[in-house]
Amino acid sequence: MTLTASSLGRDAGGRAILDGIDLTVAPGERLGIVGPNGSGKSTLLRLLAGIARPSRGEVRLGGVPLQRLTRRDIARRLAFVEQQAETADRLTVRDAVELGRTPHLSALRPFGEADTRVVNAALERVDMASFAGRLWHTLSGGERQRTHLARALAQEPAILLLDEPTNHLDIRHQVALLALVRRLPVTAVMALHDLNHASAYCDRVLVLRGGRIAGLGAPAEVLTPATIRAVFGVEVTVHTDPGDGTRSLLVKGHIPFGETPEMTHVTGAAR
Ligand SMILES: Nc1ncnc2c1ncn2[C@@H]1O[C@H](COP(=O)(O)OP(=O)(O)OP(=O)(O)O)[C@@H](O)[C@H]1O
Repeated sequence: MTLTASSLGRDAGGRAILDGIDLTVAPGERLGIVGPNGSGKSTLLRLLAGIARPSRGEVRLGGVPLQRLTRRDIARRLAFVEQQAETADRLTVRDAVELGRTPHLSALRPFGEADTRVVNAALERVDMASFAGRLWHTLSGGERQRTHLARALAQEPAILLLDEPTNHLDIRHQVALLALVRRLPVTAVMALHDLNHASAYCDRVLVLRGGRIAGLGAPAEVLTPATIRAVFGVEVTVHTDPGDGTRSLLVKGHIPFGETPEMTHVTGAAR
């Protein structure tokens, strides 16, 4: 299912916090959104999820404008794991994940065995099966994050939107989550702070700067030392593993705050 944004913009606090976003996410694609703090990553994800309303432009899901779809219609196709998402304290992990089935249920289609199987599989996939009976407020930050992802997987969406999904996760669970998202038969759009994760696990990367697209393309095309210097104010060198060709960015230093990075040419044309 294709997700598109045309001339998308959002105003807040008397200014445009996002503007001129034209984007088509192809079915099955993994798109990473990167950018400095406050560049508009969460705002873009919230607009794509239909949680926030655009001030300009529109989002289409499978060709249909989001405002023509009900929340339930959207939730059957698209799941969103927000940053700092909360859940009621009295819920168990299983209860929280079962909520992911809600868009598929009705009076004529109550929760059944097939739903239990989907919930069990989602818990297994994020390594939370042994926590199923635990109350929400007893979970660590990483365990909560993995439960949120399990809830989204239980929705069986065609499109998964993730806002900093590796937050709070230890390194093994970070890699396991990104590898899982890469394996799943879904379209994934995820805001990531780690540029090496964006490089290794995404087909394309969208770079935001001040609410606008500063680059969009394949990781090697967009995440270059020049772009990273201009957008993030950080000096990096690129290393390529001679064995498997994996490209990694090594941080060498940063431009002090107060000194604006040069607005050098930013690669990767917006498509
Ligand atoms: N209601 C609001 N009023 C004023 N400014 C707002 C409002 N909501 C968001 N902003 C501003 O919009 C900008 C974009 O915010 P957003 O949360 O999308 O950034 P982000 O790229 O996700 O940041 P981070 O990396 O810190 O999570 C920020 O400068 C933020 O302060």
